[in-house]
Amino acid sequence: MISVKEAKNIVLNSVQEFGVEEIPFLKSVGRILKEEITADRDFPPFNRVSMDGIAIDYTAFKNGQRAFKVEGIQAAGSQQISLYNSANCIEVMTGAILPKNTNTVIRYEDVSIKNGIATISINAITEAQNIHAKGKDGKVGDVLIKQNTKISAAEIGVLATVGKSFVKVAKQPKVMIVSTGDELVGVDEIPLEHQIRRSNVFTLVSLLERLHISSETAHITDDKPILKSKIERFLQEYDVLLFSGAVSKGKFDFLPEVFDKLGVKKLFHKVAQRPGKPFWFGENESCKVFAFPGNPISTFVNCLEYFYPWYYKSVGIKVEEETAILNADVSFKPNLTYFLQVKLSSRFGHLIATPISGNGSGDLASLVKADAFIQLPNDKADFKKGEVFKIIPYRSF
Ligand SMILES: Nc1nc2c(c(=O)[nH]1)N[C@H]1C(S)=C(S)[C@@H](COP(=O)(O)OP(=O)(O)OC[C@H]3O[C@@H](n4cnc5c(N)ncnc54)[C@H](O)[C@@H]3O)O[C@H]1N2
Ligand code: MOO
Ligand SMILES: [Mg+2]
Repeated sequence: MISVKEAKNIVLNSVQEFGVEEIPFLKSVGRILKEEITADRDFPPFNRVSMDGIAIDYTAFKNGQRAFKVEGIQAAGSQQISLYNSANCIEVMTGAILPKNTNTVIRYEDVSIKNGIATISINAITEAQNIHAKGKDGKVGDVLIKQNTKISAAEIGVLATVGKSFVKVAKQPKVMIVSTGDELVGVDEIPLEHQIRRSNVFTLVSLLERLHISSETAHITDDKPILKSKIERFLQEYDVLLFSGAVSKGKFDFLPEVFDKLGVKKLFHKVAQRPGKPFWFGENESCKVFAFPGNPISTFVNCLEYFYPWYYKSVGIKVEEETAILNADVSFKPNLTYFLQVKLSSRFGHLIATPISGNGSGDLASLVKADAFIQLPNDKADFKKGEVFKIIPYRSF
C-alpha cells in the first residue's frame, strides 16, 4: 500500500490542462486568469481633481494674491476648459479633469465665495495640492494583474476600468460525479429501514462549487453491466469522473473491475491513511478517475486532499499549505496517516486545532461539528498538544 505522499505525487503528476476560454468579465470571479492585464491608459488617465473647490495658478497665490474672480466651472465628465486669466480661478469638482493653466486646487472649506469672487482663507497651500496626477498610479502598458491570478471583486474593478469586457480564463474540467449503491435513495424519498438517502454526490457537488466548477451527477446501482455501459459513456464525455463507493472488498464493490474492463489504467488502489484508505485512482487518454471510498468522511477528505491540489495544479495556481497547533494529546497506533477532524480557533494570532470526537468515517454528522482535518503523519503514534501539523480547512475561502 502506498503512502499519502506517494499517492499525492502520482495524482499531481497526472495533471492535465483544459485550455483557455474567453468569458464575460463579470462571470469570471473565482476563475484563473490566463492573460496579463495591462493598463490601456495612464492611471489616472488625466490630472484628476481630488477635492471640490477652486483651481488656480499657484504663482498668483505665491505672489500674495488671495481673492480670485470665478471664471467658470469644471464639472466631472466635462471637457477640459482653460483658465484665461491667471489672476482668476475656476470652480472644480472631484473627478473633473484639471482645467488648463491651473495647477493647484483649494477646497471649498478653505475658500469663501461672494459675488463671483473666491477669497482664500488659509495661508498653508502647496503647489499641486488636491490633484491626483496623471499616471501616478500606473503608466499605460503597466501590468496591473498577473497571469494565473484567481479573479476576485478586486480584479473585477480593474478589468472594468481597462475595458476588458471579455477575459481569458482557464477552462474548467467537465466533471461527472457518480454515486453507487443499492441502499441509496433520493433526497426527496422516504428510505425504507435498510436504505439511506444519498449524500456524497451533493457534498462533492458543493466542494466543486467552491472551485467554481459546475458538475453533473448520476447514480448507478450495484449492477456490473449497467455500471460498465454508463461509465463507458461517461469516460468519453467528461474530463474527470468522481465516484463514491464500491471500491473496497465487498461482493458488490465492482468499480475496480469495471475500470479495468473499460481500459482505465489503475495508478493506485488503497492509500495508507484513515479515513479514505480504499481510494482508487486511474486514467485513460482523455479522462481522470477519482474513485473515493463510499463512507462520507472518506469521500470528503479525499476530495480535499487529492482532487483539490490536482485541480489547482491543472489550472496553474499555487496554494499555500496551512498549519495549526494541536490542542490535545492524540494517540493513533496504526501505521496510517490520520486525518483527524478538528475545530479551529485562533489564539494570539495562531490557529489552534481542537480534536472533535466522531464515530469513524461513516459519521457524516460529525463533519458539521468540525472545521478542518489535521493531518497526523504515520511515522509516529503519539502526538502531543502544542505540536504543529498541516490542516485541511473546509469552511474558509
Ligand atoms: N473487508 C473490508 N471491508 C471494508 C474495508 C476493508 O479494507 N476491508 N474498508 C472499509 C473502508 S475503510 C471503507 S471507507 C469502506 C469503503 O467502501 P466502498 O468504497 O466500497 O463503499 P460502499 O461499500 O459502497 O459504501 C460504504 C459505506 O458508505 C455509504 N455510502 C456509499 N455511497 C454513499 C453516498 N453517495 N451517500 C451516503 N453514503 C454513502 C454506504 O451506504 C456504506 O455504508 O469499506 C469498508 N469496508
Ligand atoms: O477509509 Mo475508511 O474511510 O477508513 O472508513
Ligand atoms: Mg464496499
